[in-house]
Amino acid sequence: MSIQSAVLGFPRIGAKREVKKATEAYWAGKIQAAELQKVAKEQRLARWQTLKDQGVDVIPSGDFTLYDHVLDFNATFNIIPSRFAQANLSDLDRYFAMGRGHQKDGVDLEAQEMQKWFDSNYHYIKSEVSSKTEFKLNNLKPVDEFNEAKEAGITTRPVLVGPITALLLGKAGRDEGAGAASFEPLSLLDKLVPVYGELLKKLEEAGATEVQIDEPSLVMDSTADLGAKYQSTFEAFAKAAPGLKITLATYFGRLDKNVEFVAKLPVAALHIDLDRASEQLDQVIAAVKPTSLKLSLGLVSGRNIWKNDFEASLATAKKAVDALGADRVVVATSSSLLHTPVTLANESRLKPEQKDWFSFATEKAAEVATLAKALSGADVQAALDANKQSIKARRDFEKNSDAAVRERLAAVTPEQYNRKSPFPERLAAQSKVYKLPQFPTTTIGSFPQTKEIRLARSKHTKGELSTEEYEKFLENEIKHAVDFQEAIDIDVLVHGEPERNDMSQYFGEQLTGFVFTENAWVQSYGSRYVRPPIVVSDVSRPHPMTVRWSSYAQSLTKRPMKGMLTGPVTILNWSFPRADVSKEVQCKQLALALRDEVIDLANAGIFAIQVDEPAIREGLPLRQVDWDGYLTWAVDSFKLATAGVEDKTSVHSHFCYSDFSLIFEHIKRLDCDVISVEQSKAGGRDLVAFHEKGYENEIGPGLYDIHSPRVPSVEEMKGRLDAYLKALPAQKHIWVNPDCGLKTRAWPETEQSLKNMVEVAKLARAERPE
Ligand code: MET
Ligand SMILES: [Zn+2]
Repeated sequence: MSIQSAVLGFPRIGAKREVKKATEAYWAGKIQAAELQKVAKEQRLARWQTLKDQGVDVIPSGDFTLYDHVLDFNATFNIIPSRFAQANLSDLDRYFAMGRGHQKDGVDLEAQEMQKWFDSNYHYIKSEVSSKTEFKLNNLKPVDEFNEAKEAGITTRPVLVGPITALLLGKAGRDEGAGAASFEPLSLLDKLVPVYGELLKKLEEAGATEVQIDEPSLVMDSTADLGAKYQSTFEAFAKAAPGLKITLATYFGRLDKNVEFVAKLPVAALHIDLDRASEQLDQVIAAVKPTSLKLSLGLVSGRNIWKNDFEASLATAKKAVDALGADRVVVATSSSLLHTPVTLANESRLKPEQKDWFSFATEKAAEVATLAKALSGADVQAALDANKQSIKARRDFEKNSDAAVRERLAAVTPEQYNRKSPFPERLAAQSKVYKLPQFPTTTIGSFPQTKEIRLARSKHTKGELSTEEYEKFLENEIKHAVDFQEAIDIDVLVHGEPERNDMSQYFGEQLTGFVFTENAWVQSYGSRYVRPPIVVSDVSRPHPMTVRWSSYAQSLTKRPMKGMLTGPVTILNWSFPRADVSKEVQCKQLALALRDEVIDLANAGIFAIQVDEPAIREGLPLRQVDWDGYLTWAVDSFKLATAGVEDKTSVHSHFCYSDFSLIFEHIKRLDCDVISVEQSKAGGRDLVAFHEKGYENEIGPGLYDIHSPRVPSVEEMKGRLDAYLKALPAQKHIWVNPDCGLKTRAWPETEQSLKNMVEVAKLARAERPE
């Protein structure tokens, strides 16, 4: 009996970023729609061929997208808010307008909201549904792509977002009007199912024998009674397309008790993630054993870039084979590979021994195929031996990478997690150093990353600008930022971060333990891709990273300077972590490295040090029972990084994800002297938790949105500040700052907005004298 291999989805960008380039060229009006579609088709064919060449049996189709697969779902099922439906645009432009907005030829459409796809760094477009939503098949993209592959001689398994996940991830749109607050997207399920069934039937008619329906929301907590909904939905599907074998795919976590009803569904196979949740295997096997379900084992990670450990995977798979029989087991990637880069083949700068540690999407496809062959009894001994050697070499490297770092972490004492004195005493000490006015003004760190800055950086990287020239250039930028802040009377200054390419990469590049790639792009949203650093070994700080820039900035002014660092949790969450030690250990190693930097900054005379943790909230585990575990080490890491300074140093942090209500106790435990939070779009809503839980330390709720070039007026921001003050009646110390850093802005609007902001602080001081 031969065991099949399956890949759940593949990156969309193209090995040479063909899709990204063509899409952006289309947006810029440089190519026509037909040219974009041509590139897209070539890439779809290339992806299928790649998977076939790697020996994969079950190849996905329909997972390709020009922007986002959830947006594709909405376009197919006609989940199109009226403002887009009514616009006079081609289908393609309407599609892009829904994803990224549209401002051209008198049409002005705001994009739909974007949200993180589960706990990944990929953002999907949040569906806007309403009681007016009329589901119908607006296009047949899944069928068209199945046919396209078939014509090329490749039989695929179409991939569809499941109807329940699709609705659960959606929200009541503006079209719902006044009733939006109480509108439940899931209430539309009965209307969606028949149309979805029609699509399945069309796939069946086109010759598809299998389909993959993704329901990752099954790994999250839900209060709704989903069992009955799944049962009726999949019964309807079985009736609509009886010849289609459905694989119900779950990923990113464990099914927990949902497995009880999932195992009873009328589907052909269940896919589970054994990379993120290997602990669920026994429970799932027990649940499916009495049924006829096949079990698709997600063994090859769709979320990391490490070479699969064949020995471990085969042992896991054998457990399933022993329990269920070989004919009921499939070997697969844990999730879609869209969260991994396309291929290692394009990395020329990694050392061979480093390259040997990794597998990107293409290599992962080959791994799945090899595992399936091994389980089917084919002779793949050479591949297994080579894998064993690679894994051993990596383990040896990891084990030996830096004993001193491990010893240091093991020797950390409880006192090192806490500041010397409680907040009121620290505040008193800090006021002696600088007597700040009420409503002190500051910014979140970065100033505009202009074309000139990017050009100088790239010239320096290419060797066209000497380090000396580049540093001189950066000093000029810093001077410009400092002079400007003094001129408009900001109280606590920043140096502006011109030296940083990215807030986490910049630090990774200066720490030991990280590796960087040339082409390992991973989709963040639409055509935006990031190249996450990879943590490969123990992390330490060989030399100070930012002290030079902050000190230079401080030398230019008598006003207090705020040093600027990215926090340990954020650096880790925006990197590919190691798989051999826990994230907690990696985070604390980062924390110790940053602790040294914080202390060095303080010793260099920097008064305030901001350690940004915008990613702390997005790292929350998918199931609430796991939150405390994560937040405990995440908050401890932040504290370890920041608590090494004397009382007189003011520790700031910054968050741009609001909605802290559920994790407020942990935010409080950070014990920052000052926290700035993005708040202008939330209109102060998130401050309720600060008030209700009796928060005493200082807060800087953002006064204006930095994502748009719009200049907020004094009145507008004053109104916002007044609302914040109302929400925080007991709060003595409120800072005046924007929502976030200004790196994506240009100088003209930055100057005007900040001038207005300082004005607001002055008005507030006059109204509330000390
Ligand atoms: C995403 S949070 C960004 C904070 C950083 N200090 C900046 O100002 O850009
Ligand atoms: Zn921010």
